[in-house]
Amino acid sequence: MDTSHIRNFCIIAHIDHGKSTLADRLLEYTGTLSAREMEDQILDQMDLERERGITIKAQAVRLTYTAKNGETYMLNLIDTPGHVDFTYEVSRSLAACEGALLVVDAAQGIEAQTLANVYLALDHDLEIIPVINKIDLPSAEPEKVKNEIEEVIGLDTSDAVLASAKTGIGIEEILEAIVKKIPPPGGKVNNPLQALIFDSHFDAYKGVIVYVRVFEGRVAPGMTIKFMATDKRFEVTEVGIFRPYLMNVDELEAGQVGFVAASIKNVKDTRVGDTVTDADNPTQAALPGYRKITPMVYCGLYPVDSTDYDTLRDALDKLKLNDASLVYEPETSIALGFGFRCGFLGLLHMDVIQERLEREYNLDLITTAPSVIYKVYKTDGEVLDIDNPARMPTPQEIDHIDEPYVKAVVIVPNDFVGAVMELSQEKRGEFKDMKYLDTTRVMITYHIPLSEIIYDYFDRLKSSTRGYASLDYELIGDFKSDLVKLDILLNGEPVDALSVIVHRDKAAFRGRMLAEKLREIIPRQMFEIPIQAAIGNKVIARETVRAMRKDVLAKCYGGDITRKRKLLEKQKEGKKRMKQVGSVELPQEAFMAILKMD
Ligand SMILES: Nc1nc2c(ncn2[C@@H]2O[C@H](COP(=O)(O)OP(=O)(O)OP(=O)(O)O)[C@@H](O)[C@H]2O)c(=O)[nH]1
Repeated sequence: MDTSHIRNFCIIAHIDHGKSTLADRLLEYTGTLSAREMEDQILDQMDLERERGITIKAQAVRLTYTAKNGETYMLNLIDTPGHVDFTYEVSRSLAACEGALLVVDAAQGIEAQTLANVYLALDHDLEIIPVINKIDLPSAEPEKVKNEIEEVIGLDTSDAVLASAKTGIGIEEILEAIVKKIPPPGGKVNNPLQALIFDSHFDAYKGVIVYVRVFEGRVAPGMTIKFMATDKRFEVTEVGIFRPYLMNVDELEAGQVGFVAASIKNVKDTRVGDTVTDADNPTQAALPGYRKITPMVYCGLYPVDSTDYDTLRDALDKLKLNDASLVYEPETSIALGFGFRCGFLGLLHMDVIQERLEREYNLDLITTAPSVIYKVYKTDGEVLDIDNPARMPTPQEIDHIDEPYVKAVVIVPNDFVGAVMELSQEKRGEFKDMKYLDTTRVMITYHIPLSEIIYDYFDRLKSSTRGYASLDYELIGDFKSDLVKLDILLNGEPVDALSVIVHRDKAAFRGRMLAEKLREIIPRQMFEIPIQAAIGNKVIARETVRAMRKDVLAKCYGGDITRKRKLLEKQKEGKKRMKQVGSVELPQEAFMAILKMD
């Protein structure tokens, strides 16, 4: 097919503005899937994604559309992840397209991720088609939202499509706009192969399936391809397209989107953003924008039952097959024994991996509080990357510490400006900018330490704005901070897995809160447990868990056997996530207590 009949596009939207629903409607309208095949939200394939209603992995699908001009077009829809953890993946998906549908909820208007995504799309020079979705809602205000898009983003909305992905209004209009406005891809079939990897997944039979957008040349089975960032070579076994199920084709040519399989064993060799070329006739230069993804958040994962260590390692190995951004290495904790230090792109990524380990591999895990990477400059000139508070050098050895900061953009109704500012100041934020989107909503920009964001910024932002605030953030670099390590001692013994790094000004407060919280969380045991919070040798807070007096069954008066059994069950359930640390039994919540304060 000549490229004048190809359109490559993606949908960008804030979470819940209707991206998946719209994708479904486009699939349905173009007959890509029959009604019977049509499962709800086919583009979000993983169960977890579906449950949480968020898109994690980019997916792609080819639609065939016969336009009003009588011509048939091949439309490649590349889905983008809708969460701030996956910005880099979003940017690679955008780089594979010539255009984007900008979906904005007609009742909500522009939100933080709308802006973040639209700026990414503009960076890639994409043609943007504004789609005002959910116009079926009684609270829809399409004209107001159009104005917002013009004022804030500076896009012309005179021919924005008014749509309802739910009822099907505007779907044909969207398809026509894609054909008319989005430019066809360039590129020549005779040039050396140059293809962008925008995603990949591991298949037990075929090896890694690499999702590519071909920019120049062609790729077909039998060719030897080379990945430019890793310099790895493989012989292509299959190429194909997404309908949305994988369907083999003879070759993929310049302008097209599809998959390549080449008996690749490890997703690490097929990095998102890398360029694929012909090993025998390589392209001169890789496509721009490749970046190695590095984790932002680390935590310790320990099996509750130490005999599960090997199972945990195998499970991590398996998850890693499909997720090149997950990193881990063995770690030992005096308190928790043998486990792994794992790095994630962000908190959502961390949650998803933990949940998959527990659900799919049936593991009971203790996870320690997440930490960012601190750059520790020692007095002897050495610079350390510390992702685990327990490994922090002693105060005497430290010259200074840098911590990662983000630029956080919050969009809220006027009434909540005060609440957002108060919270952001408390989180050590530096005010940068405030801009009115219209008469009722404001965009506020702060620079905030990433560690404060991962503590509980988002939860507290949501609760202090009754759910109205939206947040997006991006890393801006490492800056000097006055940080100290806060240790927790139980029964006079420091518990390494409970150590946290905090700002000096907040250390006393956080120490007291943490000790108090732990007193509430740690169940009474047969003996008294003193809890101390300390900085270096200085104890700054002390609490005590008093010894247990009553037997749980005492309440039952020996009578009702079912009730007794229930209580015992409940007690067993509660025990499941307990870890014996020295002589004290600690529940999972204890390790996360730092996140649940203030
Ligand atoms: N009334 C109405 N509801 C809609 C419309 N489009 C989507 N929704 C609803 O809005 C909610 C979110 O839609 P999704 O399609 O899951 O949103 P999304 O943008 O894909 O969300 P992520 O996958 O998390 O990025 C769902 O409950 C949809 O049923 C619409 O046109 N009208």
